[in-house]
Amino acid sequence: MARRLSDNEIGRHLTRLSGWTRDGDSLRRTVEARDFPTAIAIVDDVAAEAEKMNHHPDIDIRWRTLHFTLSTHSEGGITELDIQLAAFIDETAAAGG
Ligand SMILES: C[C@H](O)[C@H](O)[C@H]1CNC2=NC(N)=NC(=O)C2=N1
Repeated sequence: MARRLSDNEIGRHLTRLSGWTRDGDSLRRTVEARDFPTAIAIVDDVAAEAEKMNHHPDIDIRWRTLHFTLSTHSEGGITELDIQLAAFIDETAAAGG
């Protein structure tokens, strides 16, 4: 079971993630894909990884703009699982899905 990270730990992780901000007990990032099919391909990749991890993001899809929100509901905060999933989303977004 992942434990909630401290403010310092979260701050350190944020320095090596791209485009993520902390919003209380969540991490948020907006990804703008080149077009709608690319946005859906990114969502598809993230969904497959989330299932493997048994850790699921909130995703808001607006045409080719994706808003991701990560939090570990069972812990009521941000854990290593959110950091891992954020890093995966960064890689997938950079690769364009
Ligand atoms: C029973 C199962 O392990 C839980 O419901 C999982 C599923 N996915 C999850 N996703 C997220 N983001 N937080 C959780 O606490 C969580 N819990």
